[in-house]
Amino acid sequence: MLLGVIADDFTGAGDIANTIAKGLPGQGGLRTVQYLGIPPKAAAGDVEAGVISLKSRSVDAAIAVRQSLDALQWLLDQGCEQIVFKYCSTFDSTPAGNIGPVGEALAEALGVKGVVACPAFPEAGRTVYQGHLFVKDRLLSESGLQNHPLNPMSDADLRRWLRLQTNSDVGHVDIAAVRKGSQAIEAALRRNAEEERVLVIVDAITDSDLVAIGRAAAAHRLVTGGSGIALGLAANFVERGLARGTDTGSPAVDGPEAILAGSCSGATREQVEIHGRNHPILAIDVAGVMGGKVAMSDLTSFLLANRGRAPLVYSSGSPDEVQAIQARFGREKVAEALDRLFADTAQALIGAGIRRLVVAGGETSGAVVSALDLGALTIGPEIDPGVPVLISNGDAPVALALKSGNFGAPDFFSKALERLSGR
Ligand SMILES: Nc1ncnc2c1ncn2[C@@H]1O[C@H](COP(=O)(O)OP(=O)(O)O)[C@@H](O)[C@H]1O
Ligand SMILES: O=C(O)[C@@H](O)C(=O)COP(=O)(O)O
Repeated sequence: MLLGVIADDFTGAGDIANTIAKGLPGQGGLRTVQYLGIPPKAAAGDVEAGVISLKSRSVDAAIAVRQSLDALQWLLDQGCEQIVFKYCSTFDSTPAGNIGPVGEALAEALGVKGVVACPAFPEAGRTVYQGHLFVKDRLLSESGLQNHPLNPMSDADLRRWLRLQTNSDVGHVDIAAVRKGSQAIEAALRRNAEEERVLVIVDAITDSDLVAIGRAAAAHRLVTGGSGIALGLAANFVERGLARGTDTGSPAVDGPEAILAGSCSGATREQVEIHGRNHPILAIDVAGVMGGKVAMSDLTSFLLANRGRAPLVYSSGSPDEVQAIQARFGREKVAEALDRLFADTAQALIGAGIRRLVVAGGETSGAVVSALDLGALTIGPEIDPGVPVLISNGDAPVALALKSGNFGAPDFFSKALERLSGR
């Protein structure tokens, strides 16, 4: 294994696995496998990039650090030369962490400073300029992410936000330095390391900027960022002649289907609304869940009765609805109850023969896939930017699409079901 990734959620893991497996146009990427948690045994010999999916984005920082260090050890044991800490392209975190604490702990374990921190993902509209994160043409803090149910992003200045989370000062490499090319970026990172800064926000507006940053970090043992940061990293290995080329087969699974949506992002709510125009959808009464009136069987009976018609159940609510329910029952209690509900529902669905499962939301996907215990996943074709088809191994494979709340075209759900079955 050449490249190891520690991803702080499951949709994010698929996102970066997709980038590494694809590689640069015309060049190909690395043979990539996504693991659900830290694998209990060694990786297969032909895996060139291993992506460990953790559910560490919204847990206590101390737990996130412990899990990430355990993941690091496993990846180093597999022989990885370089480690990527993958977090969200919208820098999802709170003033208490977890990007800063995990980034610093990994850096300390690897004995490095002057580490790239760059969430840019231009294809999805995320760019970093003058240390500020933009989502399309809006500052992060005015993009809708200020209403996130778990980590409201109220400040677009990544240096200021990250400083709340770190022990050491946070550096910055601006776009002018990035545009001077890899050597200039490398020199700027080195200066930051000499000045004892562990994490360094690096501006990036285009894929070419990310490739230049990736090349500058070719010899770095640790890189942190969104999936975009991996654009140039796979290329470093390919160009050294170390990669054997990705598997070009497109795995697919045909069989009964279901869609679960737990994300409250604007993109997911629009996708749910559009899907509902031509398909059966069921809104989950969240207050009913909290009061014990809505149970897993309500969801499974609807989904199983509508097999073949792309049925969807969703908890996704507007910012006002989310705020009201959280004020009534508590943010964590609501998240825990919904996680449990989606996890139990997914388990029952797979038990009842569902073979194609689409999930919207990072935390929601983490809860679902942890409950399913599917082992390693093969990365299939890309459905929409950042969302690949994922196929489990074994005799009764399950095809999954784990969608970040904010990703995907308006018709994502029906398109995903088609791609899972190879159409
Ligand atoms: N109607 C709702 N009210 C309050 N919280 C909700 C509601 N629906 C979902 N949630 C919670 O919001 C969070 C959404 O996070 P996630 O699944 O990661 O989506 P995203 O990918 O958009 O971040 C989850 O913790 C989920 O349990
Ligand atoms: O980087 C991204 O935007 C995604 O890969 C990601 O991490 C998404 O997280 P969720 O929005 O919580 O699914």
